[in-house]
Amino acid sequence: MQRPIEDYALIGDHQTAALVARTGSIDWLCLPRFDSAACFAALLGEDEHGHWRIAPKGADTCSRRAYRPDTLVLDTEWDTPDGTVRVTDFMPQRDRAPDLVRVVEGVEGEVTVRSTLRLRFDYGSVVPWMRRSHGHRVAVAGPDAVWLRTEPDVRDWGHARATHAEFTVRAGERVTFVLTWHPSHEPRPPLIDTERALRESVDDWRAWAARCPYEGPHRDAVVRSLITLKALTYAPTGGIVAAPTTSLPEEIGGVRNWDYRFCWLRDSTLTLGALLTAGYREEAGAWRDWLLRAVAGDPADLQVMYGLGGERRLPESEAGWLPGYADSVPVRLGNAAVCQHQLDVYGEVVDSLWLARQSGMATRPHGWRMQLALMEFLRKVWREPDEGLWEVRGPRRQFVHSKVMAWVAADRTVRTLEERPELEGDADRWRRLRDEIHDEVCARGYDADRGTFTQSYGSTELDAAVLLIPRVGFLPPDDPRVLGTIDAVREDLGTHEGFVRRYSTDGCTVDGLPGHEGVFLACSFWLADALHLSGRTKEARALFERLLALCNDVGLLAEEYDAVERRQLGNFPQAFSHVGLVTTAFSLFGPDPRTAG
Ligand SMILES: OC[C@H]1O[C@H](O[C@H]2O[C@H](CO)[C@@H](O)[C@H](O)[C@H]2O)[C@H](O)[C@@H](O)[C@@H]1O
Repeated sequence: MQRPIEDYALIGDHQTAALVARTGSIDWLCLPRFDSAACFAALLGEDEHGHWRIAPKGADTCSRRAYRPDTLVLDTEWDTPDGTVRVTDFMPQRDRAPDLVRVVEGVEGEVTVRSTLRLRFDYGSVVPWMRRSHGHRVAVAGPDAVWLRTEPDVRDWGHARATHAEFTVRAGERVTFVLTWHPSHEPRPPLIDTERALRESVDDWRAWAARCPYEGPHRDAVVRSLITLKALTYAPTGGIVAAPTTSLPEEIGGVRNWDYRFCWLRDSTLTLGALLTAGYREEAGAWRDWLLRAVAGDPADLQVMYGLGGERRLPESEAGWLPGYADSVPVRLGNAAVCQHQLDVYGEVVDSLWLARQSGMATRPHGWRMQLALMEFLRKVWREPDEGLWEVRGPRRQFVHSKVMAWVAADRTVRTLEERPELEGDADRWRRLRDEIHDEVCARGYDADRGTFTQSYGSTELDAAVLLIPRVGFLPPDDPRVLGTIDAVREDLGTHEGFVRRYSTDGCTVDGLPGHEGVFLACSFWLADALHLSGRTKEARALFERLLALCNDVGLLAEEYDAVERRQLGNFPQAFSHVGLVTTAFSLFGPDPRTAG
């Protein structure tokens, strides 16, 4: 029986991440990168698929847990009849190898603690060979080697294909476990000093969080979201994963299960916008450079997503041996949406390059030439149907949001040329394209009878993505067509709490998938933005606060929310949702460093 998705907390080292449950069990960890095979995959199956639990003997869920303020260091505590014990989980900034550190500390009384480590390489399918070496446990299978050491030594034994340890801790006593991965053909990396690593992790995160200029209400939630976005950034390249998990379902027991451990241009450009809004220019710069490397080449070959290093092949397969989260199958590895045609991506890429320039980042000459090449390509293809930002697996359509984002690409190109006359390019040419797209969207994407923009040309279906129309500047927020769209989307796709689905799955086949899904959290933040922009700030704030209440006990959000069962759904934690939280908080309450001073 799986734990609710919101039971998990995230720890990570800027190259991969682990999910820790309220039971003290780490049920998800891919090593050495976010997109590597998992060595703990109980999240998508049973304990037998790999996990590592440390908790007081006989205890279940913890009594309380929290991140140390402004860090990604997690403290989980249990009160037991014999006393109180704390487990501190973190992954130090990586030097040569990934380390997972778990410090068990007696807080009060004397408590017996159990550790059960079940390593299963290749997503729960490979049981490694365990041996002892120099007082440590070593697990090897094929390319992977993992070392487990304990300071001080504790009694441990192997049983039922797991490594168990049992010991007692009194107040002030500590037992530290370190799990280190390395390629099995290489020697074991040097041991880390765990006390120092803990101090440095806390200091580094706090120094990073202190740079956030936000001083409005709900600061903790904003900083937690920024820390989460930073934790989803792959430090060696600057690429940002959409989420660290695969196949957490959008419908419990359903097929809407996808692998998010890749860098979507859409999700990443929105993340870049949020980081810039919050003043994190270094991260935004690293991502801008990742982007320019990833999209380099023929504009016709632009993909909607890439691997962490810019890899292009992400073939989708099914991990048939994994039973899935709460029986939600298939578990997918890789993502077939990589081959889709999604026109909005051009708008997002050009918009993020524009935002980077606006924030004072130097224009890379090859970056501008690449933008012009992308624009030439977009000019040829913008009238084509596509799979849109929701990556539908049904037939291609003339999605309104895709066309609006094509307009954004033309608009930002025009504005750049107006502001920077020294740059090469014919502003009139892009002005003409901008006007042509605008006219077509207003003529074919707007239903005058209902007073709303629609999902695709001529359709009666609605789509929450068109809530972005005022935010991207396609129409002013007080335009009657925008006001009508806000009301129609709320009416058609909203719940009584005011959250919205991205589109309807009731008896329609637009996404080509069976079943339904929850409310889409990013879209619900977009609704709050649209309400605020159109002057309905009180309603926007109330909605924002209801959305904040959906965060789990440590401030994390999945992609979706089941408003009936009141539980989170989909991959977790999801960058899209946290981007929404940060962007809306800044627009409602915060300073915007791009315009300040
Ligand atoms: O709904 C079907 C599609 O769902 C996934 O895409 C969603 O996640 C992406 C990453 O966050 C996001 O960019 C996109 O807008 C979302 O619709 C999945 O990755 C697709 O393969 C799937 O077709």
